[in-house]
Amino acid sequence: MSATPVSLTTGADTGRGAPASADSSVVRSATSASAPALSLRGIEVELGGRTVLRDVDLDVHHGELLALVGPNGAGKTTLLRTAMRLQRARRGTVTGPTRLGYVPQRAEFAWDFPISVEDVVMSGRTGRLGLLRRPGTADWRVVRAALERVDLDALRTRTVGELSGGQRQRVLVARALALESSVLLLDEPFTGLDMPTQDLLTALFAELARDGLAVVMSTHDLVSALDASDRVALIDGGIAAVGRPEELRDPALWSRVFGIRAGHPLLRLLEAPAVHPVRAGIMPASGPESPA
Ligand SMILES: Nc1ncnc2c1ncn2[C@@H]1O[C@H](COP(=O)(O)OP(=O)(O)OP(=O)(O)O)[C@@H](O)[C@H]1O
Repeated sequence: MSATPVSLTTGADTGRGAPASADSSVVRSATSASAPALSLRGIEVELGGRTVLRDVDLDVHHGELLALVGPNGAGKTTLLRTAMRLQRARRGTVTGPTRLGYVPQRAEFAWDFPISVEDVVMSGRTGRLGLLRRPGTADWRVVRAALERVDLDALRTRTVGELSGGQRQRVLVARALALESSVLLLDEPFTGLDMPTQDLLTALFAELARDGLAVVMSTHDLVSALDASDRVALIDGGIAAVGRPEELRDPALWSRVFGIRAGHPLLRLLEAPAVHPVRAGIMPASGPESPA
């Protein structure tokens, strides 16, 4: 998939970092000499006999929030799974920690299982503990810190089935944080959540990035992606473009990736980025988050 002019999918794909190699030609924002937290090079993935990702070159840096956006089936989840080495790539390399914090789509978790919030968060340490070692004081300290980080400490003894959608999402974030990885991957964290809850989570993800984590989230929420992310990658079976939100305002690019027609509300939003789409009446506000 060929990249647009704003796309820097080589070693220069550095929203915050310096070029990864001497032949990288462009640095576009605040620089840091540190190596990327996660680096994908030349990734090609085949599923069911079909190439679903090709030519993926992407660096993610400590301290940045990167959003992956793209239509259904574009390959966002596959890209996250490949970064975690859960999905084998036919070609290419993944460089970064072997254990990555991962927040799956909320629907993938068995919320009916009678287990407490803190035990779910502790289950995030299994990768460090192994299946057999019992958690010790230090492990529980990490779990408490993760719960405090997502502001759920007061609910730690509750059964997860009692929680609202937004609280459940924060449990999954705490579980991922409990692994103490430098990389946090989030798969569509906003699905089914109302606007205030989305805003709260978006702020949390941005804060976690400010804490130094490399945070990658796939999302269909283009507003959050453009509003809160340091960089956005448009995915369409590869990386169609990646850059800071203000570098990705070309309507033709979004038309091509999302297949939307001229005059679509999204394109109007891109032309008037300061206008909040709900307040402008472009997108409906959803109702209050339903209690569990
Ligand atoms: N196990 C599988 N076997 C065959 N094809 C698959 C498999 N899993 C995913 N695919 C295909 O790979 C492509 C990429 O899927 P993926 O789930 O990564 O997309 P996505 O961008 O995350 O989509 P969505 O936004 O709908 O979650 C799709 O065409 C999908 O049908």
